[in-house]
This record gives sequence, C-alpha cells and structure tokens, in this order.
Amino acid sequence: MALTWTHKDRGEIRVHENLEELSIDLVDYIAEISEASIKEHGVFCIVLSGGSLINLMGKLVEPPYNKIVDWAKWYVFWADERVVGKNHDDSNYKLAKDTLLSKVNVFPRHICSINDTVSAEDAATEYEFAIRQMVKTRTVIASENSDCPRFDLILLGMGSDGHVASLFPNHPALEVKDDWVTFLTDSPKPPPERITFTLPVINSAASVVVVATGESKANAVHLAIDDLTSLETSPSLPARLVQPSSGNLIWFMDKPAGSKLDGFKFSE
Ligand SMILES: O=C1O[C@H](COP(=O)(O)O)[C@@H](O)[C@H](O)[C@H]1O
Repeated sequence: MALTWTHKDRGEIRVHENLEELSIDLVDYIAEISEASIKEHGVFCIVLSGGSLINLMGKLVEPPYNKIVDWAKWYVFWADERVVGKNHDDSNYKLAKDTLLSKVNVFPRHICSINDTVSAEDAATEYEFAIRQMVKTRTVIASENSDCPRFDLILLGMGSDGHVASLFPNHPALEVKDDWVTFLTDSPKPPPERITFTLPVINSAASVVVVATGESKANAVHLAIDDLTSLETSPSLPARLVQPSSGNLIWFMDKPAGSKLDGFKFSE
C-alpha cells in the first residue's frame, strides 16, 4: 500500500511499494483529471515529458483506460523536447508516440510537437507562438494569475540532479521569466540542444505531477521536498522551484526514490 501525506507547502506525496502500484495510481490520476477537465471546459490539455515517466504511463493504452478516456478531446504538448529528428531515439515525441500516442485515438492535429527542422532557438520561438495561438482561440485556458497558459496537467520526470523538463541546476534557463518556452544548446545531459517550458509556465498549471523512481533520485527527492537545514539549502534545484501558484502539486515515487524523505516510515 502507498504511503501518502501532504507537506505544508510542497504538495501531496505518494510513495508506492513498487512500480506496478505507482503506474496504476498515476494512470488513474491522469484519467481522473482528463475527465474533470473535459467536463469543465470541453478539452484536456496534457503536457508530457520524456524519460522513464512515459513507460509508467503505459497502462493508459490498456483496458479499462483505453476505452474510458475520451481521447478525441486530448491536446498533447511537451514540457521539454530534445532538438533532434522526430525519428531519433532521443526524441521525447518519438518515445510518447511509440509507447502511447500511436495506440489510442488522439487526433494527429491535437499533438503539438516542435518543429524538428530548425535551430533550438527557432524551435522554442515557434512552439511558444503555437501555444499563444491556442490560448488566443481558447483551446488552452489562460491563467488568471499570470501571463501564462494554464495547462490542465503537466507531467514531469526528475533527474538525479533534480532537473525537471530541461531546466537544469544553476542553468540560466531557470531565470527566464518573460518567455513561455526557452532553449538550451549546452544541456549537461545529452543531447545538448533542447527546448523547455519555463518555470512560470510550469507553475501556472492547474495540476503538476512529478514522478521519480529509483535510489539514484532519493537525494534529489529529499532536497526537492523536505524542510532543509541551512547547510542543505539548495535554492536553484529545479524540482524545488516547482510550486504551482494556484494549482495542485503531486509527487509520485517508489520506495527507493522516497527513502530519504523525512516522512518515509514504511512498516516492513
Ligand atoms: O532528459 C530528460 O530527463 C528527464 C528525467 O528522465 P528520467 O529518465 O530520469 O525519468 C525527463 O523528465 C525529461 O523530459 C528529459 O528530457
């Protein structure tokens, strides 16, 4: 059974016994937010990341989810993308397409991926422009508290260095406040050229989920969530800067990733 609690300002924490349990809880949550968003405003605007998160969403294409989710109402975006061809193994689009999107009935025109034929800078500019058009036509809701879109759900993975999307520790991209999408040509994790949502966009979402699994992430999970001692304070750890201003934040993790959390007390 999962261990769950709510931190006074770091959101809800769900530590699961194993990856199977985590992935069921994660897809249940996605299906629930999808249904609620469609009921509320007719569509579901979901933002994906890359990495291990996508395989944990695999159950969405299996019964009962593949039949109960209203795929025709989904609009799919990416919180970050590597600037490589869409058929390249490093492409976050390819990963999601192969694992999920090719197996359900999301309309191809609702899949909002980057232009992979231009530079990282141009890809970021074009992606932001495309999202601004969708806010203008009200497919994507505008935030009431910021000059940002309010996506229904942003799904983030987290690296063992605490990066989320392609926002890396101590990188200038963390400071970008006026753009919705920015670019990097020096990502510490390959490939070097990437685009990423900025923190103001992530923090304007209605719901943000961070998924972290494996022991290699335990320290970053602790630094991102727990109340820190003055020695540990790490103001530029990207995962710690995820703090939706008027939305929900939920952390999904397995026991190894959650093992250094202050609230980690599983009975054996
Ligand atoms: O490079 C990236 O890494 C993160 C984390 O990946 P994981 O495999 O350690 O879960 C991912 O969320 C991000 O989208 C991706 O571009």
